[in-house]
Amino acid sequence: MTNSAKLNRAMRLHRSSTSNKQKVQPITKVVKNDENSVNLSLASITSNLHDISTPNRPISSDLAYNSWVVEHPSALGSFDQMMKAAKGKRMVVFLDYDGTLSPIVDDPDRAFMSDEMRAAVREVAKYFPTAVISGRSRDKLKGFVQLSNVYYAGSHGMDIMIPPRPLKPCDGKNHTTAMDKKASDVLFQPAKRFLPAIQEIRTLLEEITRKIEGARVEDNRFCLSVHFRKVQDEDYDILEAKVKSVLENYPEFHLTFGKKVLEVRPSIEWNKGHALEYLLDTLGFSNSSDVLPLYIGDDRTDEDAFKVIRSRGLGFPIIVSSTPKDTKACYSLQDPSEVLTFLLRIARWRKASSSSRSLAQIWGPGNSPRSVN
Ligand SMILES: O=P(O)(O)OC[C@H]1O[C@H](O[C@H]2O[C@H](CO)[C@@H](O)[C@H](O)[C@H]2O)[C@H](O)[C@@H](O)[C@@H]1O
Repeated sequence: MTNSAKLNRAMRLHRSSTSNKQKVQPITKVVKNDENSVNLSLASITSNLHDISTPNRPISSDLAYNSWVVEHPSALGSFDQMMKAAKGKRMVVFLDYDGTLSPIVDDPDRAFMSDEMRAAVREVAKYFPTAVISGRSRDKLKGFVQLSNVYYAGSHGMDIMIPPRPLKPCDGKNHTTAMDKKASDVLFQPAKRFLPAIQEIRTLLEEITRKIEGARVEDNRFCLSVHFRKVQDEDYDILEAKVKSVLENYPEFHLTFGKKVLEVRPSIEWNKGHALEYLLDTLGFSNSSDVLPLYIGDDRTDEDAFKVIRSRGLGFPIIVSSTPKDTKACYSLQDPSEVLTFLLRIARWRKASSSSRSLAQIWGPGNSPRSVN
């Protein structure tokens, strides 16, 4: 589609309604398509226009968003079609943490998940195998999520723990039970050999960040985050240069960029996409053509998981964003509050449709939880 056609379509959408943005049919069978984002230069075409009703919000941002959401329809607006496509399939749910289950906040130690969100994830995990995959250390992630009926993958998937038996759905009474206590939990930690170097790098990064106001280092066990959300703009370049200079002595590590964070990671071929595949495999969902992974995430590292779902040809890759973004996701949700609504809806949908099916049928043979506490 040409830019002017996209602009016209976006303007039509803008004029008609802002509450019902998506007008296209959802993509359920994912087709490989590298033309995955609208041309964001639309924003520059209209950058001087402003919406009369909301003077501070440029029309260009609404236009660009409306145009983008045509390509990445709202998962809430597309819910019925998505669930129609999921009927008879075994859906496996993957959730990112920061920016998806919890809102982005200044202090990484205070990125708490609301009780409502926790209840929604617990409910989802009663009906679907559910994993949370995060850049955080697995321990910190579990501390935030506090659920015993989900799988945890920390350090961008470099730290996965699978209990020996499939997880039981829980009714909330024992949701803080620590799965680590079981002796035979399976740990998958492909970057274990890097731990000593990671601790060395951590010490060096702490030294350099001490001199830059607002910067701080977070130890995520198999990777390190250097946060700069509270760093003055004029200090950022110095911080990045210093982090890069530390890494010059550690050629087995590289830097990636997230939301106001620099992430130091060991250079192994392992990311959230691999973690998704590993979890599907280990949980016994690898070879079935009726397995439908659903992944919700907001950041660049989640793109690896979106790509894997695309290459599988079946699944729901959903990005959390309220602004247009270059992404491999097919669907969108604007923010964690929409994620909450979506999770409650999938749980309710499965509850209604499972009354005539046993949980064994839903989870698959051998994966059936033995009882509901
Ligand atoms: O994979 P995720 O669960 O999305 O983790 C990615 C990073 O998330 C955290 O940082 C981000 O959220 C913070 C709290 O809202 C925010 O202050 C920070 O600016 C964001 O980048 C986490 O602290 C990082 O260690 C994760 O790598």
